[in-house]
Formats: sequence, C-alpha cells, structure tokens
Amino acid sequence: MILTKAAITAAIATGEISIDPFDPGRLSPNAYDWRLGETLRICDGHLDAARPTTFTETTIPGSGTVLEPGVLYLGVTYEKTGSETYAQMLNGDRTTGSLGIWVHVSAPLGHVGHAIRWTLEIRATKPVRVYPRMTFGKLIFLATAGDRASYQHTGGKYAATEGIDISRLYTELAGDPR
Ligand SMILES: O=c1ccn([C@H]2C[C@H](O)[C@@H](COP(=O)(O)OP(=O)(O)OP(=O)(O)O)O2)c(=O)[nH]1
Repeated sequence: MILTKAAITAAIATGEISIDPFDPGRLSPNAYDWRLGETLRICDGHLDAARPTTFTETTIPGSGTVLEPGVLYLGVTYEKTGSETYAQMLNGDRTTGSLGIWVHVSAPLGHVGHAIRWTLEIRATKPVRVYPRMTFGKLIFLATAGDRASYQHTGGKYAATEGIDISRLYTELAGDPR
C-alpha cells in the first residue's frame, strides 16, 4: 500500500518517516520529490564484480556538469531519508526520464530501518547537463505486511555506509577461489 501525501505528512510529524532536509512543498499526491546531491563519482574504467570499482570524485558546480552516455556515475541524494516502519522506493520521474536520465540501475528498494543518503547509479541516454540540488525523482513509502526486520540490524552489506558507496560485492567474493 502506497502512502499518500497526507499519510507521509502525518508520518513525518510522528517521526515514523524522516526526510532531511524536508520541504512540504516537495510532496506530491503519493510521493516526495527528492533532489540530486552535489557529489559524483565517475566510473569510466572496466568494472569487475570481484574487485573494488575505481573512480574519480567530483563536485557538481552550480553551472552544472554534463553526463555522457557510456559512463557509470555514482551520485547521491541530497536528502537523507529513512523509516523504521515503512519501506521506500526511489525512482526517477517524468521529467528526468524525458531528459533520458536513469537515476539508478534496477535498484529502487530502500529497506525498513535504513536511514541514508541513497547511492544513485546514474546513466545518460544523450549528453545532458545536470545541476546540484535539481529535482531528480520521486520517493514513495510503502506499508509492510508481516513481521518487520530493520536493515540496520540484519547485517546488510550497506548497513554501515551512508552516501555514495561502490558495489561491495567484492567483500563477499574475497575468499571465493576463482
Ligand atoms: O540504488 C540504490 C539501491 C539501494 N540503496 C540502499 C537502500 C537499501 O536499503 C540498501 C540495500 O539495497 P539492496 O538490498 O538492493 O542491496 P544488495 O546489494 O542486495 O545488498 P544487501 O545484500 O545488503 O541487501 O541500499 C541505495 O543506496 N541505492
């Protein structure tokens, strides 16, 4: 079940949902309009699931940065969001989609009990200039069914990280003979 604007507002008031910074003007009927943060990691080398990803980190200036096709960018949400009660789904929106931007690569789920600035895996269809703190997509909150477990307490790979993080699969594959 998706939370409406009224339900998100009520959950913010009780502390069941945190969005920091929170701007009520960014609420739409069923979502919160989140923003792109200022830091980008440019991953333009070869990727290997068993090794840490190499990258160069840059700050997006006020005049913007052009995203190029064929490059994987790891970005971050401007807002830190979390809930011990609701699951979250982060996606792009009609506007970023129309600019040919993918805001993540098939990873929309935010677990109950994970309060974070989200890592974004950004790709561009065509060269496109993006700006820090521009609206980048929609975040929805979902009521859960069944017993809840907090990601923070269940040993998730990313429980100890906040903000941009590279794939941590290499930590699981480290002792794996190949
Ligand atoms: O694009 C994304 C997707 C998820 N997350 C955060 C929210 C989520 O709570 C956590 C873990 O996501 P997921 O379960 O998809 O990651 P995993 O690779 O399966 O790791 P784990 O084994 O810890 O579940 O990472 C992001 O920051 N960016």
